[in-house]
Amino acid sequence: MDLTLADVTVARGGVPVLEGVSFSLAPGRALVLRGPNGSGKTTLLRTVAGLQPELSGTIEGAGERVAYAAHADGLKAMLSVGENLRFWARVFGLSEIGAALAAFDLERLEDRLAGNLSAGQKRRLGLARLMVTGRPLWVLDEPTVSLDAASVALFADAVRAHLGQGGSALMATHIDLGIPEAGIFDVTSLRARPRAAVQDEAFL
Ligand SMILES: Nc1ncnc2c1ncn2[C@@H]1O[C@H](COP(=O)(O)OP(=O)(O)OP(=O)(O)O)[C@@H](O)[C@H]1O
Repeated sequence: MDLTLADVTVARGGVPVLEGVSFSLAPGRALVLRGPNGSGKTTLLRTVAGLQPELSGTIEGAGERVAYAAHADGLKAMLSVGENLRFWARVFGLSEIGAALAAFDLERLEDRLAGNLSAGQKRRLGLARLMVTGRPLWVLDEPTVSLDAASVALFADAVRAHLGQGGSALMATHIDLGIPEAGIFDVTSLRARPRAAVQDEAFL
């Protein structure tokens, strides 16, 4: 099933940020959002992930198909790496975490408390979590922040494997992941024009 956005407007605090967003993302493909800081990439990803409603337009093929990963990764600090993954696997009706541990080089850290991980290790755990959801559409906000070059390569491999299994990925990232299947969607020209009246309302 494709993810399809048709003429979508997304907003923060009631203020339109992007207007007229239309694209399709097919199984096996990745799409990278580009645009300057503050242009609305995070807002668009959160909307596709169902964390906030679109102002107008239609989004199809998202909902229960989405696994979302962003800055606030919701890891449980008092659980170990393995316990975190098993917890999330159970939430999604799965049990196998071995592949996720291996893909993000977390095997040696399996028994460490998530709260004691470095920033990059936390990010690897947050990304490994995607693999235990079994969900086909990965929605990723700056997934490579805090990752060293080796971990970026692991992440790119995991995305490629996911695409190879018929999954898809929509992500905002400023770096080139070297994924030939990835298209680019630049949001710059879709930035909503400031509307003074609406903006005033949003800050009341
Ligand atoms: N709670 C909020 N209320 C009103 N405006 C907000 C709120 N949160 C963010 N914004 C504004 O919405 C706009 C879009 O922000 P967003 O985080 O989607 O951009 P981005 O493209 O992801 O940026 P970056 O590349 O810096 O991560 C920005 O101008 C931001 O200041």
